[in-house]
Amino acid sequence: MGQDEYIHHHSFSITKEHRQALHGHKSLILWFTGLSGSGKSTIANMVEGKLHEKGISTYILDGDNLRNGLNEDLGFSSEDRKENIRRIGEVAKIFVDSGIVVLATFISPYISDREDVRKKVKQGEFLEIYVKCPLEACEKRDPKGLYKKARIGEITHFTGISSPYEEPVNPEIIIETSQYSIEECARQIMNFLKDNGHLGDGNI
Ligand SMILES: Nc1ncnc2c1ncn2[C@@H]1O[C@H](COP(=O)(O)OS(=O)(=O)O)[C@@H](OP(=O)(O)O)[C@H]1O
Ligand SMILES: Nc1ncnc2c1ncn2[C@@H]1O[C@H](COP(=O)(O)OP(=O)(O)O)[C@@H](O)[C@H]1O
Repeated sequence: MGQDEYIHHHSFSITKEHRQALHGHKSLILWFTGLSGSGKSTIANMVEGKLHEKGISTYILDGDNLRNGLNEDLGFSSEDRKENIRRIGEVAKIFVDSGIVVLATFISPYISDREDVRKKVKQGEFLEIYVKCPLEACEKRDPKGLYKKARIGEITHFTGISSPYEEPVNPEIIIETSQYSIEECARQIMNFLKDNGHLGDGNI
């Protein structure tokens, strides 16, 4: 802190564009946001498989996984969630710079935190994917038994129960996981990427 004047940005010779050319496609952030159990990890997993098959370099940043390492010091207060998303945003930006398509799966319940990530990269490099599913359906799925624990107060500040979720206002993609199969939801995302030329001509 207070050391900014001693820190100088260094420009290296190999740029993002060089790396993208090597990979043969553009890089971007696919940001999956939604309630716990809405299907973020499941859909991202299938989309990553489809991209990988097409020779696209990918990486998944997942809430549960990163909370075991990089973000192990953070809890679920609004301040900690903000810091969680800020750090992930910085990591995701590094992936974009490295020429990779990064799929980030975080509840990321606050509009302002998601918009702060969007601002870190160039226009078109951040696609917000709203993994939409009614709370009742997520709670019925309850794949990790967390809703049950939240209802009896064993887990506090639980998103949708005792902590807010702010729906995206104008996301690039909305997928309704209570309406369509996992396969269909993944296909909708792939079609969007293709139709909008997000990975460059001819890649998918
Ligand atoms: N209080 C509370 N609220 C919400 N979620 C909780 C909580 N406690 C633990 N978990 C588990 O943590 C996963 C969410 O972590 P995220 O990093 O995605 O959360 S956030 O973006 O910072 O809001 C979330 O994973 P997903 O179910 O995959 O969304 C839960 O498994
Ligand atoms: N169309 C669908 N899309 C995604 N998940 C679905 C769908 N239909 C049922 N599911 C189930 O819902 C659960 C979603 O869990 P998960 O992917 O871990 O959600 P999240 O990462 O948002 O917490 C999984 O058990 C998955 O099999």
